Amino acid sequence: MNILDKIVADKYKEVALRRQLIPIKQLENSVLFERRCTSLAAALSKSNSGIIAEHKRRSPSKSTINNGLNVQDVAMGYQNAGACGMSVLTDGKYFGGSLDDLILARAATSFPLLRKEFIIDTYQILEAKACGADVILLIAAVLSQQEIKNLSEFAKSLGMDVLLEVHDLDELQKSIMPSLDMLGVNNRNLKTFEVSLDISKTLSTSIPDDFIKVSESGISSVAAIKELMPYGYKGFLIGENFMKTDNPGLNAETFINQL
Ligand SMILES: O=C(O)c1ccccc1NCC(=O)[C@H](O)[C@H](O)COP(=O)(O)O
Repeated sequence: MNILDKIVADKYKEVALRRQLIPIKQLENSVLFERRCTSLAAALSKSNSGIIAEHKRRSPSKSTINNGLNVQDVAMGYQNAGACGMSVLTDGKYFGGSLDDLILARAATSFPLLRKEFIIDTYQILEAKACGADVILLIAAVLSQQEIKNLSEFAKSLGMDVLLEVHDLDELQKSIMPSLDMLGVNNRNLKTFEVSLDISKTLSTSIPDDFIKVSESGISSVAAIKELMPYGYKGFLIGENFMKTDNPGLNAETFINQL
């Protein structure tokens, strides 16, 4: 079993448990559930820099990145830096995140928040909305075409944006559908952890122009972004490069000012 299979197997068990602990009605009654979402796709299409800055304490590929930060300081730092939005990893076991991180980030900011999760069930989309997220991530590698359709249409019915992530042409071809706003190309192979920006470059020509293109993972320099922009990318998801410093917001600001 590769790491992605393990994460997803754990996720099915986790979601079944969470469903029993917190009923859907309780999620729908949350104050944040009524909040109108802010579109990340719209923010990216207007931006010159397109940075989506991530809160990421640890990861399967890098182990601990930074455990010593306050998520609200990070969120405010990213917003003040001029990032288009923030990605908040909510998986606990593999990334050290939680839905509390999302709620705290929401309380501190008004810019678009992405729930970065391994979403396999509509319940997680209701959780995302109830905790202040504007956007969900769907990963094509772990979902069938029908699941992508059902989950993305459900998110759209709640007024949320959908970022669909692919890593190869087969995943891209099965995923193209009108209920997606953004197509993300993950430069990291989530099964082997190999990273290459060439994945974004190669797949760019197969992504229809109706979608905002986002390049994800392994981006550690302004030069890398300048290299990807001519391929039509409007969004750049960066985690470790910002989070490995004492002040991710300041790091993001310096980065964005060079774009
Ligand atoms: O980051 C990992 O090691 C990882 C492993 C398995 C599944 C997902 C993983 N990461 C999630 C992400 O997509 C990244 O956190 C995100 O794109 C930012 O990447 P980076 O800038 O390289 O931190």
